[in-house]
Amino acid sequence: MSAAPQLVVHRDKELMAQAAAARLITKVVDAQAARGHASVVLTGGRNGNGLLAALSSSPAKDAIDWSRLDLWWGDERFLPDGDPERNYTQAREALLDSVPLNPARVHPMPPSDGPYEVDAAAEAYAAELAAAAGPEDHGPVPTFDVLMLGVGPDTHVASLFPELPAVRETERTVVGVHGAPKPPPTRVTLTLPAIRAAREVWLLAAGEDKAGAAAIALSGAGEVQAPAAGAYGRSRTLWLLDAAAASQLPAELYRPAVA
Ligand SMILES: O=C(O)[C@H](O)[C@@H](O)[C@H](O)[C@H](O)COP(=O)(O)O
Repeated sequence: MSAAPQLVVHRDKELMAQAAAARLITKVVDAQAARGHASVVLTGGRNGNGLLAALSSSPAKDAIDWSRLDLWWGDERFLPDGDPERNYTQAREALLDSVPLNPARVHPMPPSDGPYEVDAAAEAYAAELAAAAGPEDHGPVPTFDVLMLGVGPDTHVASLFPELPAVRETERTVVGVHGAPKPPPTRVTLTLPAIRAAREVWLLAAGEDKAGAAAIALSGAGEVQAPAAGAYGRSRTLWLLDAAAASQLPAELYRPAVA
C-alpha cells in the first residue's frame, strides 16, 4: 500500500483537467522511456472524459508513442456496443479515435450485445487481464502505470458503490454489478484488489458535488462505506481536485492559499 494519499488542488475543473492531462502525458512518456511501453486504466464520467478531451487538445500529446500504450477500463456501463452512454464510446469520442493507437492494445470491457451476460463478461475481462499479466506483476493483473478513477458524490469509484457486494470483493479482479444506484444499473467493474495492482492510482474529483465525498474518503472512512477510501496504488495515490471539491477538506489535509 502506498503512503498517505497526496493531494493536488487546482483552481477549477478546467484547469484540473488540463493539468491532469499534462501529468498523464509525462507519466506515459517516462514509462515508455523506462520500459518500452505504458499501461493506463481509463475511467468514465465527466472528470475522466474531461481529462481525455484536454489531452486531445494538448500540443504535447504526440510525445506519447500511441502504438505502445495499453488501455484498459476501470468500469463499463453494460450496454450495447456503440451506445453513447458506454465509457468506451465516450473515450473514443474524447480522444481515442484521434490518436494512432494499436487496436490490439486497447481493451474495452465487453458490451451487452456480445456473447456474454454481465457476470460472464466480468469473467472474460478478468481472463484478459490475467493473460496480459507477467511474472513480474502482482497477481493476475498487469501492473498498470496509472489507474484513473472518477469519484462519485457518494464516494463510489469505478462501479464500486458504497455497501454493495462489488466493493466487498477480495479475490476476483473483475465483477458484474447489478442494481447500481448510478444509471445504468448493470455494470462491469474492476475490484479493489485489481485497482491496487496499479503503480499509481489517481482519483479525479472536481466540482462542489464532490466536496463531501472527498472529505469523507480522505478522513479515514472505511472502504465499504466509502469505496474511494480503498483505492490506492502500490507506490502512489494521488487525489487531483479543484478548489470546489477540496472545500470541505479538514485544514490538516488542505489549507487553501490566502486569497
Ligand atoms: O461509469 C461511470 O459512471 C464512471 O466510471 C464513474 O465511476 C464515474 O467516474 C464517477 O461516477 C464520477 O463521474 P463524474 O466525473 O461524471 O462525476
